[in-house]
Amino acid sequence: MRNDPVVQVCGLVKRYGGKTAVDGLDLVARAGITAVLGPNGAGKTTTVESCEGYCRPDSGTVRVLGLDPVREAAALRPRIGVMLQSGGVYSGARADEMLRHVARLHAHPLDVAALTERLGLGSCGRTPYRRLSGGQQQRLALAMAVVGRPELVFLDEPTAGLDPQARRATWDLVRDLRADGVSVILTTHHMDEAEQLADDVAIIDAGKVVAQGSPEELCRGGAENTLRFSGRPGLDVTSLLKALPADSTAAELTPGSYRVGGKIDPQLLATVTTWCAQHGVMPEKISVERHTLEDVFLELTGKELRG
Ligand SMILES: Nc1ncnc2c1ncn2[C@@H]1O[C@H](COP(=O)(O)OP(=O)(O)OP(=O)(O)O)[C@@H](O)[C@H]1O
Repeated sequence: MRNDPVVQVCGLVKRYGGKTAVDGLDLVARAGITAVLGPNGAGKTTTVESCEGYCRPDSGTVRVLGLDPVREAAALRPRIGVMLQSGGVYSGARADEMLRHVARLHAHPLDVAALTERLGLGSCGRTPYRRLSGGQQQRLALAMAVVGRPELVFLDEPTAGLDPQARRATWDLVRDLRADGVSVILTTHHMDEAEQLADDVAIIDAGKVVAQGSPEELCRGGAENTLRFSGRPGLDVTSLLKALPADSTAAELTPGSYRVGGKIDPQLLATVTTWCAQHGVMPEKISVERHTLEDVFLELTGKELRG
């Protein structure tokens, strides 16, 4: 599945007045599901809108399915599906009408009735868009993005504000798209969503990609891990620390419960158990905790709030 890039962004720059929204961003997305993460204002939407052809870059190149999204929009549009964060729908139109209208614009659309049922929109087909709940509007936007059987779908925060059931239904639909050979680029603030769905994750901060890889690669690479074990209370952690590599930490968190921080590899595990053996300690409940995507995200993008 992971062959030619479906999206190739090179040196993308976009400024709004004095504000640089995207600052020389490079991104390659291949077939499958790519999640784009980043703090508020990092430049995700601007990047995705540049790929959709809705935003004209100040400099840099963007290719989507090998095409320039602005200059070759007519050729690209029928091949992609777009779910915007909001807007793009006439507020008086009924959900059903909207979806059928979009379906008619495509040569081989999905079955509209089956899709509405699947996304829990069956009961509100006759409801005008403005009267739909936020979650229903969100699901209708998703349905409109996928009804034309695109080769590539852009989903901007597809599960923002959805209840857990609708979130699961959305995840299942995204997985099915992937199984049908459709590529998906999605932005999200939900780390679990990226971990659950994405083959590849790109983390954007201040208009640049600061890390990219599979969720496993990102959680493995660079981030420190934690080793925990239990033993008798009051062990000499200063002595343990002396046996460990220089950048490690060691602490007794609660009586008899110990945590070693740093680069946890087989050698470090052996050092800890050897130290325990030398001190007549039987370490129990030894566990190594990998960092989550959220830990990695916060390490890379900082913990302060963004505007
Ligand atoms: N049309 C615009 N006019 C002026 N500034 C804009 C415009 N669109 C985006 N910006 C600014 O560019 C920066 C990047 O915005 P963008 O919407 O791409 O970020 P984002 O990562 O999608 O954020 P969020 O997670 O909050 O949706 C922000 O500082 C935003 O205020």
